[in-house]
Amino acid sequence: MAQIKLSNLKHSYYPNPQGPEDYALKEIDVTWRDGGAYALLGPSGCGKSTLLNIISGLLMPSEGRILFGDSDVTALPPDQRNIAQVFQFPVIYDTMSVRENLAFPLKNRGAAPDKIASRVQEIAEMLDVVEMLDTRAAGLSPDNKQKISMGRGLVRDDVNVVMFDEPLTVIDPHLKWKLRSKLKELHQRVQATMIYVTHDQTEALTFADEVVVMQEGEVVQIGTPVDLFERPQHTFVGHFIGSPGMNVLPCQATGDHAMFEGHEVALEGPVTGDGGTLTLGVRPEHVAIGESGVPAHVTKVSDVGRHFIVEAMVGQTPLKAVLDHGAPEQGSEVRLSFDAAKTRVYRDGWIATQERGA
Ligand SMILES: Nc1ncnc2c1ncn2[C@@H]1O[C@H](COP(=O)(O)OP(=O)(O)OP(=O)(O)O)[C@@H](O)[C@H]1O
Repeated sequence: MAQIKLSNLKHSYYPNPQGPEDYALKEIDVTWRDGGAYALLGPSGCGKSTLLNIISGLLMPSEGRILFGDSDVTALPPDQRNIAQVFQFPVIYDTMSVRENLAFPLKNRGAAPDKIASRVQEIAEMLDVVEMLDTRAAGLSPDNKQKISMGRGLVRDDVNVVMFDEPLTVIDPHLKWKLRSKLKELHQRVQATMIYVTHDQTEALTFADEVVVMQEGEVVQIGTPVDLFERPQHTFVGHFIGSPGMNVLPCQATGDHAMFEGHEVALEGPVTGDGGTLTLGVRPEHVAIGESGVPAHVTKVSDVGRHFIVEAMVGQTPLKAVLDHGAPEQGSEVRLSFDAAKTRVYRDGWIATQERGA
């Protein structure tokens, strides 16, 4: 296993890129700790596959370096990078048994038969597939085939990194949550560096110790699931993570307060910088209904089981609140207050308030 460092990586699919818009990856600088569980999260087209292909060696970056520990692997082909990959669709040999499939990566590397037998048994136990070991892979369900594919990715204990590319795509929705938590458990037991690529926030937040959020070829935030929820560094993170996402509202700001639809709103701390377009960011969970605050007209109330989602208009601007109880009537006039410690201003999308005391 190894620490992975991506240093000043840039990639363009064009031979003569003219500007930032010609780059699939704009400038990536990240270090992944040895043994950590990471997710690369972002919408389709943000550059996740490009980055994965650069790490695995299928693609040579236009600029920058990839280091595994102290070795620069930028120029090495995939077979010399010592990586295990699990893809969207199962990669297994139908004619072999489950046992032979799991043993294959070890056998290929010339591991001793007793080591192969014990490691295959160990991985099969972790994945709950012991009873299938002597079944031919051809007869397995797609879910089980993908489980075996994962097992093949995890069976070697000498790889630099295990990379998962949207591995739950073929899994039945009702089994997804099971495998999501299984993968987390596997990481804790296997202790390998793992990178999990997905556009699904639940998968990323369940699996990873740290999530790398990407948008249009850029990393917009790297943080724990709590960091991403509690203090989004960019409105994209606020909106992409959470359900519903963060309210992003037009505003002006001075000192430590903002003006929103003609009402003063207290912020977490003083506004920094100047110029650009300002927006106010507050998560629906941090909007309350009470006696005082910004007047609003309730347009919709949805009971989603664990809480209510209240949609309201403040002047011309729609926003959402999440309430555990005490939901107002649709059509009623209410007052909304924002939790000041969780209310921030963003300048051109990037956070522009200082945390009090920071
Ligand atoms: N071979 C290619 N030639 C030219 N442009 C490409 C090529 N592959 C990807 N791109 C472009 O690079 C950008 C990033 O694509 P990439 O496939 O890395 O994103 P992604 O986040 O993995 O999306 P998805 O989840 O849909 O695969 C996109 O704008 C895409 O159109």
